[in-house]
Amino acid sequence: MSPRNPSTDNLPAAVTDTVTVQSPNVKYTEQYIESKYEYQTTKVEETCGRFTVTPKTESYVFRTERQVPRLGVMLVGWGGNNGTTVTAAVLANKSKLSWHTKEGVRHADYLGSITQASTVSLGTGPEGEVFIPFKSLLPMVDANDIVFDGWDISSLNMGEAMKRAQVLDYNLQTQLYPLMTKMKPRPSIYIPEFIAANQKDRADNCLTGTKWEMIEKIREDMRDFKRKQQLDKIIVLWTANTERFSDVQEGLNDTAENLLASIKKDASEVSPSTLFAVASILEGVTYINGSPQNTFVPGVIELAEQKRVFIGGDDFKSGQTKMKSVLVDFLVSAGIKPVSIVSYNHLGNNDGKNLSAPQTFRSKEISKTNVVDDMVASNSILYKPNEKPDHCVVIKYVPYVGDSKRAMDEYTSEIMMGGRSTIVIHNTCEDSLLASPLILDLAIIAELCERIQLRRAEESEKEFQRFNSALSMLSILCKAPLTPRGTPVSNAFFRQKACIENIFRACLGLSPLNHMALEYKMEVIAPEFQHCMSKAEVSTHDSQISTMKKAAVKVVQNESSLQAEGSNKVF
Ligand SMILES: NC(=O)c1ccc[n+]([C@@H]2O[C@H](COP(=O)([O-])OP(=O)(O)OC[C@H]3O[C@@H](n4cnc5c(N)ncnc54)[C@H](O)[C@@H]3O)[C@@H](O)[C@H]2O)c1
Ligand SMILES: O=P([O-])([O-])O[C@@H]1[C@@H](O)[C@H](O)[C@@H](O)[C@H](O)[C@@H]1O
Repeated sequence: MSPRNPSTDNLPAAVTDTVTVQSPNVKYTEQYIESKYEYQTTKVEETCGRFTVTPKTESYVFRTERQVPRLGVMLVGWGGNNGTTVTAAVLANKSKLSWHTKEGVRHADYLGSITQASTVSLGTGPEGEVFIPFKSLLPMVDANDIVFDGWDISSLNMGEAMKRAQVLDYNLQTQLYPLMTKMKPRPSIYIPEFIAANQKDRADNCLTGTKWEMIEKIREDMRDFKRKQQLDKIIVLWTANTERFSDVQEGLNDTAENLLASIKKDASEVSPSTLFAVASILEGVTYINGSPQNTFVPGVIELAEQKRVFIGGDDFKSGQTKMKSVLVDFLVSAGIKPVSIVSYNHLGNNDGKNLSAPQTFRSKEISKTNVVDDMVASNSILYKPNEKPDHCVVIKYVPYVGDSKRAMDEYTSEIMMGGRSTIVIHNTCEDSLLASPLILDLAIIAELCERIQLRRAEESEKEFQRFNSALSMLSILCKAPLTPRGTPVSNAFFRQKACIENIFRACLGLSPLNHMALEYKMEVIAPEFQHCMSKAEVSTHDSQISTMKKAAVKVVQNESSLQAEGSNKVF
């Protein structure tokens, strides 16, 4: 019988989770997982190149609601390649579909999703490090249970749109088509000036009226979806075309008040994506931007803060840039100096068609270029202040390749003694099959964050806070992470993963993963940590240890006798 744990023994059976933490700092109730957490940081002060470091510990209380809601996700651009693909993927997984391909039978899966297909280290067990599925760490929405709806300026039903996208295998499409044809995107807000003119041909499903009237219609759509599908909550996510940047102007969109006033005056410079963001925030619904445009003008951010609603983005980090956020981190961390980065790609899907316009390409160029800034700035040995590698981004529209984007990168770096290293990568990114798992992760992680509160331990119950409205925890999924005003941006992929893992571990009162593995570095490894040895090796090893220990004792005895002799001598 395992030792009694008052914090879990009397739990109703229905609320037990995969992970149960045995700790006086963790309490499980019907409604919450509550943890006391010692947050340790270091304060650094520099004077003339000399650093004073002061370790700091601050006690927090985390509280996570255990009840997982029935979640709906409304996609703006639902009829696009990403929208149809992620909807089809969930339907296929929910029905456990499989289909024949020329390589054999394939089965529905969620590869590429951090929540569904990655693991996290829980700690050390009898056989060594224990890894569990990321989705088992805390109560999360099951991807299979997500219900989709959304808007598109194209009236095509989802079955026809899936065919148009040409992303999924034919034998899978045929199984899904009857289901998907029943889904029809709601009419959307279309303002031609914000996207490429070549998108006009699709625009046969557009709302009319003033901007404020369209916002009210979008809000009604959200309520309609939630009501009809009997949902507990919804999240709105933009996966429509990339827009050009909006001008940020004082009096137009610089504050929440000015933005709302501008919308009511039908100001032309307010984009569809900003209108969707305002509609979501006013409806109390988390809004996520999967594209690179500056949807979150200052007025949107302020409105989200006032209404205490999450916003997140920008621009799914799906392929070429995801690789860059790993490779540049590796190079700079290894003391190698990238001096030229050229990222070219061509693609033939509608996204590529829309990006063939200079103003929409510029939005993407910005998000794809800034991703290295924090890594470069972290190493003043390699780079002088404000020094950066040459960095060029090229995107070409080549219809034939469709959604199968071809990314070609060249990384030139300086190495020791005037040497040069050039890394060339050809990376075929199936754009929608890489972006769709991220859409699931963005929704699932954002929804979980809605159920987490935290406070400083000395504050009272009523002082619990949510995370900041700019949900920077989503950074790992975005090229241009939205962070709270004035806070640093981290793009390095493994730093971002460690951040989200450790915050979710804190919700369970578990210390951050530090990878020190001290137990395996001691001179004498305790038997319980010799997991990787066979029995024969253990017995040999143990006899070596006992010999070592005897030798160590003898050394100590010799030293003490030498000291005794020495003490009798007069120098
Ligand atoms: N790997 C990726 O696919 C990836 C990575 C990062 C970012 N993105 C971004 O995701 C977005 C979608 O990519 P995609 O490949 O699905 O593109 P897509 O062109 O296939 O889909 C976009 C859809 O949005 C619709 N649309 C355009 N304006 C709209 C509006 N105002 N309201 C509603 N719908 C509207 C279009 O009709 C189209 O169906 C693009 O902005 C793209 O840059 C994609
Ligand atoms: O995420 P990533 O592969 O670096 O960037 C991609 C671009 O290379 C591509 O041209 C564009 O169509 C996609 O929307 C995506 O943004």
